[in-house]
Amino acid sequence: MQMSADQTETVPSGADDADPMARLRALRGSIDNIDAAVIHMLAERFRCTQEVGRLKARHHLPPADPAREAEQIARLRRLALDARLDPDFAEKFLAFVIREVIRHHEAFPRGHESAPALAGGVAR
Ligand SMILES: C=C(O[C@@H]1C=C(C(=O)O)C=C[C@H]1O)C(=O)O
Repeated sequence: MQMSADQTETVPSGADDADPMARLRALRGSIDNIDAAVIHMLAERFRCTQEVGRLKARHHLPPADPAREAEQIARLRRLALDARLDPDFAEKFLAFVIREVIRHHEAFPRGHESAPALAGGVAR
């Protein structure tokens, strides 16, 4: 699977050959920043989906919405293509996240106010 062959220029290049270890450190610094951003964004997403789960449980709506998911997959695949990211990878990643969200939604007591103690694996 092609992952991110076109995404290697996140840090200005130039000194690669002169000081490869400095270049490696710089790239890894960017990778760490990106990983932190991904974690914060996922936490924010799970806060939203927990709210959706609460709403669905209160109003007896089904935990999963396959039509909505199909729209999201199509949109993410388009975004991935534009960003030169493998759309299959984008789809698998979204499916993985959504599966976890639905698992949480199924755990909500139906027609009840209270939420489970954990949201997206994050203590609240
Ligand atoms: C969050 C929702 O519940 C589920 C989870 C989704 C998601 O994580 O994006 C999308 C659709 C639903 O299967 C929703 O219906 O919007």
